[in-house]
Amino acid sequence: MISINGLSLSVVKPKIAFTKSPYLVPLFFHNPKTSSSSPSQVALRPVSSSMSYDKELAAAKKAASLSARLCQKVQKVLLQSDVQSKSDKSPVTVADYGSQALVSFVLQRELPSEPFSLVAEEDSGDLRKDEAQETLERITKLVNDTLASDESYATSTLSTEDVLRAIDSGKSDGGSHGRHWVLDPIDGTKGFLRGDQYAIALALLDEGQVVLGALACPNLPLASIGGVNQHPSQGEVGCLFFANIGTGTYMQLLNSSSATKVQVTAIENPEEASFFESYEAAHSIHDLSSSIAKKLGVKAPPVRIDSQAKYGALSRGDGAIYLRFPHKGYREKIWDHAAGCIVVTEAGGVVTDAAGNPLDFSKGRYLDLDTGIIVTNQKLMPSLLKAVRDSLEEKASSL
Ligand SMILES: Nc1ncnc2c1ncn2[C@@H]1O[C@H](COP(=O)(O)O)[C@@H](O)[C@H]1OP(=O)(O)O
Ligand SMILES: [Mg+2]
Repeated sequence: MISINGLSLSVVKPKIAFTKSPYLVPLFFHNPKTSSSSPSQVALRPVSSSMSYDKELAAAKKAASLSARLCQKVQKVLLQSDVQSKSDKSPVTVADYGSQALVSFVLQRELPSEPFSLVAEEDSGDLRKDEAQETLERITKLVNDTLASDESYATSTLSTEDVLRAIDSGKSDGGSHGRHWVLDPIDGTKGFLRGDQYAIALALLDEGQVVLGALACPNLPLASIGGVNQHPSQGEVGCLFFANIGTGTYMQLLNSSSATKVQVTAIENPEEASFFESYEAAHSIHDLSSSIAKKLGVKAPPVRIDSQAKYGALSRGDGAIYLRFPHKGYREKIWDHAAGCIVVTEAGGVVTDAAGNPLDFSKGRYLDLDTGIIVTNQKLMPSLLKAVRDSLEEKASSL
């Protein structure tokens, strides 16, 4: 059961549905029970922070920026259609597929001599059905138009089959050995459909460790969103965060090449802190975050925004804390946190599960973690962990 625009929807099996907008296809659900993962008992071999991933980072930035361009184009058209009021299906846009195909193509083109493994959210199964031909052609056109807008790819044209293959290269299981790209082609689909925040989140795992991340947030303002829910002030919008292990986190406008180093907030007093959480109550238990914030002495109301844009905003000090407590039974996927995690940690922050353990990205497509995810700076983490523990105990004893 899912809820969109206040409507609860049961989705039994994926079907291609024809909606008013040419940019919409149904949302396909991943079943954690049928999807594979490759749990591993092998201890992680630390990756040396002196190892250079410069080439890979340049490719990741290029791929994420081009995908952001594709998503912006689709979002503009979506917002002009009346998709928001439709209640029959939970839609995913052609941008999810287009973004995944584009990132896959760009990475392979930019890094031709490296073995390619991609762990990503979408697969082409439904697009290969006869009734999806028109949708597939639209996705292919979107990808080609976006490539044509970049001079280095102006002569590249993908066929529908190339697009399907590029999407399907995201089927890797990842794991603790070798290098794997990790991609959420549109993180925060609900925010994307509402015209709010979303992100294209791309990271690289090496021997199970996140070594770089590029996080494109096309609707995130350059100015701070601390204290602002979703619709902040005017000004320049569209940020790209990127981090390379051992070298810090940087932010630039999506349409610029001049980057600034960013740092998480240095706040030590929780009373001065503000905290981020999911906009969607279905994604994170708001009551629990509110109890944690109260115990900590946080005075400001929660800042609710979609997607890993929260990690980006935190990495530049817009807020001090991010609390994420999905409802029972939800399994976190690695692509929902890998890029955000390195963006925050390289900016001096700490990302752990609710018990204080670092996130382990080496176990396959899913994170295997305790209860929730919390993010803050080094100074606030001990008191945050205590407040989380106390609130979880209270919650358990009230059941
Ligand atoms: N039931 C759920 N509980 C928690 N997270 C979910 C759930 N359904 C989808 N998500 C994922 O949560 C992330 C958004 O988090 P947030 O609520 O912080 O914006 C997205 O990755 C979204 O998937 P998707 O990438 O398909 O949008
Ligand atoms: Mg996601």
